[in-house]
Amino acid sequence: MTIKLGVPSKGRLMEKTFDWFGARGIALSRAGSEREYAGAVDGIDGVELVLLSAGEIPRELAAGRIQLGVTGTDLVREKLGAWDSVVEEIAPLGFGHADLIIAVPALWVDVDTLDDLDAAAAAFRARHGMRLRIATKYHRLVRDFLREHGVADYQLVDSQGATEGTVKNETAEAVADITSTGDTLRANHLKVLSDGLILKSQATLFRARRAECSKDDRAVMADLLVRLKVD
Ligand SMILES: Nc1ncnc2c1ncn2[C@@H]1O[C@H](COP(=O)(O)OP(=O)(O)OP(=O)(O)O)[C@@H](O)[C@H]1O
Ligand SMILES: O=P(O)(O)OC[C@H]1O[C@H](OP(=O)(O)OP(=O)(O)O)[C@H](O)[C@@H]1O
Repeated sequence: MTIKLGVPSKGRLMEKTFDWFGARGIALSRAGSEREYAGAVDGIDGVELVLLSAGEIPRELAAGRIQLGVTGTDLVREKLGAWDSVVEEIAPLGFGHADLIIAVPALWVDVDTLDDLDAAAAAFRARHGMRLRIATKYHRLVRDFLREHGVADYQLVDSQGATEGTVKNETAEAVADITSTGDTLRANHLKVLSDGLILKSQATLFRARRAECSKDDRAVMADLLVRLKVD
């Protein structure tokens, strides 16, 4: 048996995760070509690297198909109900920082807060006969946040990418998405509500609480966590 470690299969998250483990003496690498999703681990026996979509790592941890996984805290909280009972946060990794926020058109000079958004949503419904649309891929987090803050008169529209473009394309009036530098929001003439921060996210190492582990696996896990200095 081996411990399975799930890591994002591409982009900045993959590279920075490889760097983070490498700095702690565990060399992770992609085996074969750029397009082959197989991985190799050097520096410790009994650990297998599984390259996965960042968005699928929460589900794989929850199912116990991987024992350890690196992904954003935003994706774990979005994809897993009662995430805390399913996975354990082992260590924040200090990169992949992004804020999940609610943004509206910069031209909406009267809308700066969630209360303003609530009033705008009521006015929008009265005027157009439909609820104001918020485009997002973070359905659970956005619904929970707006419920807690008393905003009810809206509908979510699903957007799995290029979410900031939905306002210009007239498929939504507002967006809830992650932002890092703010460049994408500015380029699409959107502004963040002053109290519209839903979550601060960063790449984090998670452990599955329910994964089956043999005695040997538990020894490998303990050794790995000591080597990573996160036990
Ligand atoms: N511009 C950014 N700066 C920093 N972190 C980001 C940025 N965009 C996304 N992230 C973070 O990276 C993680 C992966 O994001 P996302 O779901 O967009 O991945 P992806 O690249 O589309 O991968 P996949 O489609 O394979 O799941 C998330 O935790 C997210 O918060
Ligand atoms: O604040 P910024 O630094 O501009 O970054 C924010 C952008 O980065 C992410 O998009 P990504 O490039 O991952 O593509 P996506 O639209 O497919 O999610 C996110 O969805 C924003 O669009």
